[in-house]
Amino acid sequence: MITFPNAKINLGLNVVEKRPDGYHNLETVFYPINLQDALEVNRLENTGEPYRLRVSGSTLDGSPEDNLVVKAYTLLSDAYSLPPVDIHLFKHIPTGAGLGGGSSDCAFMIKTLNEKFRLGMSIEEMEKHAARLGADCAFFIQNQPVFATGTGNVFERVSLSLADYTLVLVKPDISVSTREAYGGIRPRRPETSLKEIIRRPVEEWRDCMKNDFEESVFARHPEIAAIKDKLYDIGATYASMTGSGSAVYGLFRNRVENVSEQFAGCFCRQREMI
Ligand SMILES: C[C@](O)(CO)[C@H](O)COP(=O)(O)OP(=O)(O)OC[C@H]1O[C@@H](n2ccc(N)nc2=O)[C@H](O)[C@@H]1O
Ligand SMILES: Nc1ncnc2c1ncn2[C@@H]1O[C@H](COP(=O)(O)OP(=O)(O)OP(=O)(O)O)[C@@H](O)[C@H]1O
Repeated sequence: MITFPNAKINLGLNVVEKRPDGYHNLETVFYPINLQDALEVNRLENTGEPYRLRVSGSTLDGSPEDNLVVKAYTLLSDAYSLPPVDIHLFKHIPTGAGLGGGSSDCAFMIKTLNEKFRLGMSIEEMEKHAARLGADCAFFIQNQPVFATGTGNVFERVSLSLADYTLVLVKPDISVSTREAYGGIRPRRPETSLKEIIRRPVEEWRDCMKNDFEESVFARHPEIAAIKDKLYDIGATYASMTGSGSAVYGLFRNRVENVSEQFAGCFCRQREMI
């Protein structure tokens, strides 16, 4: 069975407070985008191993046990009797980008195992398992635009469509550690809730919709700030870093000419919004 785990962007991100467990409560809107990995899962016959993982496309650090698709398999193996599986992951979504690529792979692995081996899990059960493996994972179970609170695991559907927009996504060759990015933030509640801002026209977002990670990440990496400025220079209606970076996106009313040349040296993609 093959699925195509997609990336997300954050529309606004307010880090609201630090929790006693060291994590942070936030407010953000998660929005799925058209940039995908591919994940194939088949039964593994006659090898005696519980799983085999092959990764192609871009390379990933760490051993197979560190991969979130294997972590998802191992977690579900504790609760259900699963046969050995042969996993092939084609990585296309850049990591350390704030695009949630690993989290999406993880959630799609849970959905695949549920369907393929008829585990009978409800959406809520799958979200609960996913949330144990990473703050961003649960969103990808339903994969619909949501206003998220808690650590990013409490969802409220938002009726928002950006389907009229073109997305330009730019990821410089810089990886930002999510843990470090949270360390650089002084949490505070925003004056105007993102839930209200998201209802305003996209043209107004530039003046009021913020990603709290930008201040400290831009101070450390001015190259990332320069990408955002350039996206506005070439006509973006709204531009922002996504998650804890380092990818930056622009929403445009029209397609942009020669976009790869404008951001030479960066991973750069242009896509219609979903
Ligand atoms: C920045 C976001 O992408 C926004 O969507 C997410 O909050 C990050 O989610 P993620 O990459 O799935 O994060 P995890 O792998 O669960 O956590 C990495 C590290 O980030 C910090 N972390 C993460 C999420 C959160 N709500 N508060 C935190 O303080 C913790 O130090 C944690 O050890
Ligand atoms: N299947 C996977 N794909 C990508 N990274 C993975 C995967 N499994 C484990 N990881 C590890 O997780 C780390 C973060 O990957 P991921 O792509 O989710 O982060 P990100 O782009 O910062 O997204 P976000 O912070 O929004 O979740 C990487 O350093 C990588 O080593």
